[in-house]
Amino acid sequence: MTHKIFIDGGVGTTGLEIVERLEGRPELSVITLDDDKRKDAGARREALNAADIVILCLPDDAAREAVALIDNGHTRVIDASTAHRVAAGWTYGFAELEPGHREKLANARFVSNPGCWPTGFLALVRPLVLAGLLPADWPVSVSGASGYSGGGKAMIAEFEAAQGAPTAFRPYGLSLAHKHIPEMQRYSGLAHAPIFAPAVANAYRGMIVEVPLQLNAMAAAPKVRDIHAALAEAYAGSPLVSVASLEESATTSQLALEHVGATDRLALFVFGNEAAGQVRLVAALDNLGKGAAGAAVQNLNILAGLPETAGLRL
Ligand SMILES: NC(=O)C1=CN([C@@H]2O[C@H](COP(=O)(O)OP(=O)(O)OC[C@H]3O[C@@H](n4cnc5c(N)ncnc54)[C@H](OP(=O)(O)O)[C@@H]3O)[C@@H](O)[C@H]2O)C=CC1
Ligand SMILES: CC(=O)N[C@@H](CCC(=O)OP(=O)(O)O)C(=O)O
Repeated sequence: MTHKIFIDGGVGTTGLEIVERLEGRPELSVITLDDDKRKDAGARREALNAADIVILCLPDDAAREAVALIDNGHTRVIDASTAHRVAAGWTYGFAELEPGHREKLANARFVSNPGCWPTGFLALVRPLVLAGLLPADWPVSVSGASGYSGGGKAMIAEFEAAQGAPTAFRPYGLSLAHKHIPEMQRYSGLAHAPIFAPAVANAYRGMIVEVPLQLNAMAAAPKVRDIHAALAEAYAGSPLVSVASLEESATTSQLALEHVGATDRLALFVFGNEAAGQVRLVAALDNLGKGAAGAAVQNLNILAGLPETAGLRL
């Protein structure tokens, strides 16, 4: 069976990365629109309704519009935007979220692809909440740095303007109301929204997401090795998510933004000091890989019943 796929926004930053991952796959037939038709509502409506699965790589408003243009009962949707990440009727597209979630995704019609920051955050935090090692009412914060392609074409143009890059490193989200916070709180199961302190760096792609925890301030005072064991167990056998051994973390003195390169992998680390009772949980990923296009193609594979990592960059 051939699955008909339409990528709305297919020439944007995320869309192009998805197109690359779908090339050379005879089990998929990709519907494309000519450049003069790609923003034409009539042409989009036709393509959206002709597809078995559509992937939306659009700004939030255009993603909502695309969903409204679907007037049949069968086209399935993977939305890469923020528009539907905590919306009723949508399934969060993070297969690794918790046991059984992949099966829910496989049967879903409307799937919201996670934000790049929440991908790293949830991978680190959700298993610890589930295991009871991180109290659900714990005040959690998350920080890190992303490549500027995370901001799409507009930010790429800003950083690559002829007069030179605007900055080496720029903290943002300073209103403490970043659009990723609702999905971080909802799917982690935390009672309080995390304090989120993101930054953008003068590099095209790659990201580091970090969650520091004061273990010795918690009533149960979990050990660094308990935290590591819970994460290692959660991702045992995962094709995309790895957890570095404590030995590897102990000999790692620095970690680059580019750690996983342009792949769809998500690498997790537990840097800890047992005597101090402190850990720095770190996720390294590509904002355009597992943070966007890689996750969208993984979700497409799950929805279509195809091998989960087909087309992905391992
Ligand atoms: N970049 C990243 O790392 C990540 C991005 N995302 C999300 O993915 C989505 C796409 O982001 P990204 O690829 O970075 O953004 P870009 O700005 O690079 O691309 C968006 C694309 O959508 C097109 N577009 C805008 N409005 C319409 C419309 N009404 N109809 C058809 N096409 C339209 C744009 O065309 P034109 O250029 O002509 O305006 C452009 O090609 C966003 O919601 C973003 O938040 C999610 C995770 C990570
Ligand atoms: C560097 C940068 O600006 N990154 C984007 C996140 C990119 C992403 O995950 O996309 P969504 O917008 O679809 O959630 C930001 O923080 O808004």
